[in-house]
Amino acid sequence: MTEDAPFGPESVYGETKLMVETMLRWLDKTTSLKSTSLRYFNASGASLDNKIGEDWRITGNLIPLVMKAAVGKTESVKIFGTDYPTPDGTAIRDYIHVVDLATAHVQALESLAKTNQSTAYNLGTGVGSSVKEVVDTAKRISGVDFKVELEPRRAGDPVAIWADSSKAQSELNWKPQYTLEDIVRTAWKWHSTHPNGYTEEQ
Ligand SMILES: O=c1ccn([C@@H]2O[C@H](COP(=O)(O)OP(=O)(O)O[C@H]3O[C@H](CO)[C@@H](O)[C@H](O)[C@H]3O)[C@@H](O)[C@H]2O)c(=O)[nH]1
Repeated sequence: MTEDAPFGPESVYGETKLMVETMLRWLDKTTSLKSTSLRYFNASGASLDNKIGEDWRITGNLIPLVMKAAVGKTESVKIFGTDYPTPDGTAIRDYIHVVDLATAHVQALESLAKTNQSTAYNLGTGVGSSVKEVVDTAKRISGVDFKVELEPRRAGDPVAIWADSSKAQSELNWKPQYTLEDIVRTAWKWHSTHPNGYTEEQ
């Protein structure tokens, strides 16, 4: 997916992101405020120093849910949809490590300071991974064979999305460094050392 793909939000959250971009475009047109919109694909993973991770009381996102199952905080992981037209039947997403996203922010700010031009960038790795691949990677890295339940498709879920981030790569000189393996490895390290999230440290 490139930056100029047609907009078609499929959730309230997606609609709010589009509204913000629309407001930024108006501000660009009618004021001197310039902006860069960074369009994250599936932000995931934990910081490399193991200090910052995903501590959600409630989440619908796959990677923290898989981690909760691997540490034994939940009984199982549900796979939503096994009949998609993909190689293994499960949906495909572009998981991008939070450290790669952080780097992109710095480079985008530096670039905006130089160009003073509003723009938008897709931030993804360009590599799609299926739900099953995420689950299998988490089982292998954690060494825990947690229970998996096969469920019907989740309403509003697209079959496959991954980023074409060549614009960010060429204009910001940004290149994602981390793979799904790194994402799961850092997430597992954080979750296995913080099974109760940040609670113990507060
Ligand atoms: O328990 C789960 C949770 C998710 N999935 C699947 O895993 C994939 C990834 O799901 P998720 O982590 O929820 O991400 P997306 O659905 O791709 O949602 C992304 O994009 C949405 C719309 O912008 C945002 O709301 C989310 O925060 C953002 O992570 C999807 O195919 C889901 O159907 C499962 O099979 N089981």
